[in-house]
Amino acid sequence: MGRLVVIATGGTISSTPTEAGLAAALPGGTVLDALPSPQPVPVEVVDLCTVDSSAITLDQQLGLLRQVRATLADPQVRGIVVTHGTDTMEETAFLLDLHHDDPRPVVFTGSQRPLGAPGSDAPGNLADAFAVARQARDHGVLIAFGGKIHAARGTVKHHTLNPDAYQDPSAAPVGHLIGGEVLLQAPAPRPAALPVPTVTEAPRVDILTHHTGGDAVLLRAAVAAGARGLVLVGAGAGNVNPEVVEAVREATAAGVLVAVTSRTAAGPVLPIYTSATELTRAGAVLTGTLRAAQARIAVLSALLAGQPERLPELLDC
Ligand SMILES: NC(=O)C[C@H](N)C(=O)O
Repeated sequence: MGRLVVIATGGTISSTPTEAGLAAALPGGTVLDALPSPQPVPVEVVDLCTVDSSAITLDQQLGLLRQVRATLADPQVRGIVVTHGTDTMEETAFLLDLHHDDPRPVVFTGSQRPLGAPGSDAPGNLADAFAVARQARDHGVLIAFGGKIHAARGTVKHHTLNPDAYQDPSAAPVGHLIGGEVLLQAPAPRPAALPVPTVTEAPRVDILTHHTGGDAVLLRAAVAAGARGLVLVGAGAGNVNPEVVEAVREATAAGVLVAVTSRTAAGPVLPIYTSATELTRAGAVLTGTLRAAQARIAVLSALLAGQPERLPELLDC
């Protein structure tokens, strides 16, 4: 039968009101009291942290990764549910996905409205995440939210308040939940898992957005501040002006790993115009359909693993 393990990290699903607004406060066990019906399998709860996800640190994310690995070392565990704030869920879920090499699922969920608030999406999302954690196999890390099941890769939070908070702007969800029934498509291809990092010092990886009239001042400042990786958010299919291309050439020559994504919501980044072509000639890597926050996680993970040469495959498998 196996058991499910819930790892709680905070977010709105664990938040209570304060005079300054919502703040993460509730332990995982209290969050689970919101489950609409008892689970058919035993459930164990691990409280890892209780933070708004805008404040989660790389240390906490790597702590979660290690906790997941340790939990899955027990063959009696059938799947894992991670409760997490929605704001940066796509980053933590993708970080775990890049390191996940187990057929059993890790299913992220959370809520847009706090527990107990009228019309809270917490009970439904929790029940859905548990159903997916019991049944999915070989899908890597998933996000169960708003009645949909998303692969971690490619998924972004696309609405600040709507309970249907996530989508891959360039692809369909990997599954749906209809009346608690899990309907999943075949797993999408994923790159071979990265080794779990052992380094203690995190490499600096910055995100820079291009705009009309933009220059290379911030890009050069990031390199001067010690950035070992950069994500350049270009216009359209990944375009920037010649001044920025030149600064990218200098950065890659100095050993900085540069990925190019787009500030446009959906679609691939491609060398259609001279600008994106020149960026690739300058040593930058195009991100396919991954957007900035997840592209940064791919750059960071490649650096943490000491495998920068795997970046193209991690971005666009
Ligand atoms: N809905 C949420 O969970 C938002 C919250 N600020 C968080 O990301 O922790």
